[in-house]
Amino acid sequence: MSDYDYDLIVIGAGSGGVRAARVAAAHGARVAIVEEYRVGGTCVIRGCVPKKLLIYGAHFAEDLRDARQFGWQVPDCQFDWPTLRDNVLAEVDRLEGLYRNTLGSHGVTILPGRGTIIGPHGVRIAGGQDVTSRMILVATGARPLLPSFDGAEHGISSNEAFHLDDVPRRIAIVGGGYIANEFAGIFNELGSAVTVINRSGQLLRGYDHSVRDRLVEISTRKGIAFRFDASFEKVIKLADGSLSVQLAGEDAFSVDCLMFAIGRVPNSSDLGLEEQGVEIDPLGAIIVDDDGRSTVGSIFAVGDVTNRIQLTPVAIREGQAFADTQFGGKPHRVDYRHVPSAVFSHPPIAFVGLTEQQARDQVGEVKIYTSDFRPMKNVLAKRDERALYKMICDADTDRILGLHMIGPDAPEILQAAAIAVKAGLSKAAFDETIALHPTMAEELVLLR
Ligand SMILES: Cc1cc2nc3c(=O)[nH]c(=O)nc-3n(C[C@H](O)[C@H](O)[C@H](O)COP(=O)(O)OP(=O)(O)OC[C@H]3O[C@@H](n4cnc5c(N)ncnc54)[C@H](O)[C@@H]3O)c2cc1C
Ligand SMILES: NC(=O)c1ccc[n+]([C@@H]2O[C@H](COP(=O)([O-])OP(=O)(O)OC[C@H]3O[C@@H](n4cnc5c(N)ncnc54)[C@H](O)[C@@H]3O)[C@@H](O)[C@H]2O)c1
Repeated sequence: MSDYDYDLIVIGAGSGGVRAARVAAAHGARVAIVEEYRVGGTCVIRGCVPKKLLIYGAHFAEDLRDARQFGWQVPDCQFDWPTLRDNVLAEVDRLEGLYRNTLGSHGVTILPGRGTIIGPHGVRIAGGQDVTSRMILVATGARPLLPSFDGAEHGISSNEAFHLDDVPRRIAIVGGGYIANEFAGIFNELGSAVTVINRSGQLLRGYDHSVRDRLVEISTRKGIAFRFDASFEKVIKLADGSLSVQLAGEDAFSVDCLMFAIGRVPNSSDLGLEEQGVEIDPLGAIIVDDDGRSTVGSIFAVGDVTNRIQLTPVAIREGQAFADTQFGGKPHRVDYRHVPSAVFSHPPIAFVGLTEQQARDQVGEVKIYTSDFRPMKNVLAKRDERALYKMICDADTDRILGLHMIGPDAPEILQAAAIAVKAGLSKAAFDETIALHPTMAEELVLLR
């Protein structure tokens, strides 16, 4: 019988922590999970899930307009934000309940409260309870990075965006990444005047330039304003509650809401990690080896707190690999190549593999195939929005190195195509596949 209270204590019940806890318990380990807020973590409570539901809700604005071209007599519809917000929050509550049930049915003990590490095998739960475990898994995720300039305290992050009283009449969103573009699309569809403020001249670093440019073009046409190469001087709260935004070298302008989406920092501070000798990099990430082991042998970490790829399916894979390796006698590691990714903008973007520039830098000679087309639904709807698919292949071997898409349902289509890219298929394999007509996805097998 072990001297410890548990075989595994997980700190943080988010995507990575819940998967690790559940799987380790299924392998027979005695597991507890410590959570200071809500079970489910960022993805379920204030990330992927409520965000995607808001995107569905917002997209009705376009669908209702387009429906008229398809013969539907759609009256001028009113949108009621509290209904969407509260239905989304109720769904989040339901999912949290499911997560709690799953943990319970696997025999995982949920310990509510903030956890801190007090020894290589010890965790203190806020309030005083100390527990011991053979292994500790840190899965505490990340939090929004907030800037510091005069008046920055008047801004919100994505955390608060799900709870707003009203849709802001005018909103400025700071950042040019995933969250900025997704929320710019949501608020624009819901009727806000949206300004995206970006410190560089480019959105979505890491994405292929063709789809990035297409998103700016379409977003601009939809009425989203962009301020590139911008830096903040100050923000002042005015008597009527609105905010005056002063960017360097520009005239001040007023908004009703300012939202920061400038990246997320690992939750590694005040956890007792350094005191135990766990090394943390300058950006706050816990340094781990290929098995998720930190510089202290009994302490592991998975997910956003390790700042590798901040995506839910990656955190889940890391949690699964950790549990199978340490408790299931089935050692394996996460393969970080060909992780597909999407931005749920309007229209959405998705990609897998290398950008054109990365492919040229890494492989040399490449072949590029594109399809730049107006989806037939957009044609009838008189929606002037073109989709763009781009395939990047190794010129020598024909192997697909990257696939990039912007257009309706791009993430849904890309997920399936990513299997082929991960499997190392060549363009010829796509060409040999007969098209499924009429679809947008058939463009992938008709690229010339
Ligand atoms: C707005 C938004 C949208 C997103 N959309 C997507 C998307 O569409 N697709 C996608 O793949 N990813 C998306 N992400 C990213 C995704 O949510 C994260 O990558 C994922 O949740 C990381 O999982 P994790 O287990 O590392 O951490 P988290 O899910 O963040 O879980 C960490 C948990 O630890 C708890 N915690 C922290 N410190 C302590 C402590 N000391 N004691 C006890 N508990 C603690 C937290 O309360 C939290 O519940 C989005 C993120 C945001 C913010
Ligand atoms: N669809 C999805 O899968 C999805 C959606 C949302 C979030 N996420 C995950 O969450 C992470 C965080 O999202 P995010 O949009 O906050 O980050 P991000 O890394 O995608 O983008 C951050 C943006 O902020 C800018 N920036 C950084 N520091 C700044 C500063 N001090 N001042 C002004 N601008 C600054 C960057 O140039 C960049 O444009 C993402 O990296 C992603 O992994 C994924």
